[in-house]
Amino acid sequence: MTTDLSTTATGLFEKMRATNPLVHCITNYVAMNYAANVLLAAGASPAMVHTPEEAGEFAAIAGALTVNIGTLSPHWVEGMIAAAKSANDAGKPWVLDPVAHFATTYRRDTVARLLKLNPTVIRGNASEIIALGGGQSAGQGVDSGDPVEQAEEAARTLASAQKAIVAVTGEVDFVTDGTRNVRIAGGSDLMPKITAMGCSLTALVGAYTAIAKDQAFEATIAALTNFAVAGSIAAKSANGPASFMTAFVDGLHNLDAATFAGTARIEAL
Ligand SMILES: Nc1ncnc2c1ncn2[C@@H]1O[C@H](COP(=O)(O)OP(=O)(O)O)[C@@H](O)[C@H]1O
Ligand SMILES: Cc1ncsc1CCOP(=O)(O)O
Ligand SMILES: [Mg+2]
Repeated sequence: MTTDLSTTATGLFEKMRATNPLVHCITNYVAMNYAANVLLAAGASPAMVHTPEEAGEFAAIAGALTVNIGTLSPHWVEGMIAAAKSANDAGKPWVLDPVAHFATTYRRDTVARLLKLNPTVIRGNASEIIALGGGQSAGQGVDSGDPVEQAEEAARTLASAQKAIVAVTGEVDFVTDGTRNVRIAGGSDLMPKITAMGCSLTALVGAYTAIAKDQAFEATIAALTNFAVAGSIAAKSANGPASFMTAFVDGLHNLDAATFAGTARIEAL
């Protein structure tokens, strides 16, 4: 554990819970319910708002925006673009989750349009980040087929090119701004067995960036650590993926700063 990073992450954990930030989530049909419950349990206030008629207006009100392309369609993409533009105009951070962006031309084109709108943070699994860097990933759909270490170089390159924070998640997470690099260990091997875990994490990254606008790197580390700590705790009582889902939400809700600080496994590289 790197003490400074752990202390900062714990401070941001306390601030996020005390602030209850409003997070504008444009996420997929699969994730909407679980992601909203995860944010509530963690101490944030989620709002799922995707239609272009209101997404732009709402992004200006919320503390942060998160955009996930999991189940996209033209009307939704219009809403994502309007929301990202509005977040930029209002000076609000926004987080991109490029779910399976390599799988189809429509997804690739949509992610290219969204990347032009300068996301503050890009959070994906290893296959998604490798493919964003132009590499050949083993992923086929929404689940990763690659280890995180294999995505680290692509993540650094992407972070520098986009001037964004890039988070690669998996067994041990990796966060980079192109210069600074951090690994976060913990969590549980049950986490990839539950759909929408990554999407929910993206929403929580939004919550942390909302309360630390000028510290997106530290905010991203704090969000990933929050998940790793709650995941480690949930794994102790879970019997499998279904009971893990509820134990994880309870773990987020019941977490205190001392346990967060004592369980965090953050390593600066
Ligand atoms: N094998 C694992 N061990 C511990 N934590 C994991 C493991 N795989 C994924 N996670 C955690 O699950 C969460 C979602 O990550 P991931 O599965 O990579 O996203 P996605 O669902 O988008 O593919 C992250 O908090 C990550 O650290
Ligand atoms: C199964 C599925 N299909 C389209 S989006 C989605 C959810 C993906 O969730 P996650 O990326 O968090 O595993
Ligand atoms: Mg995902």
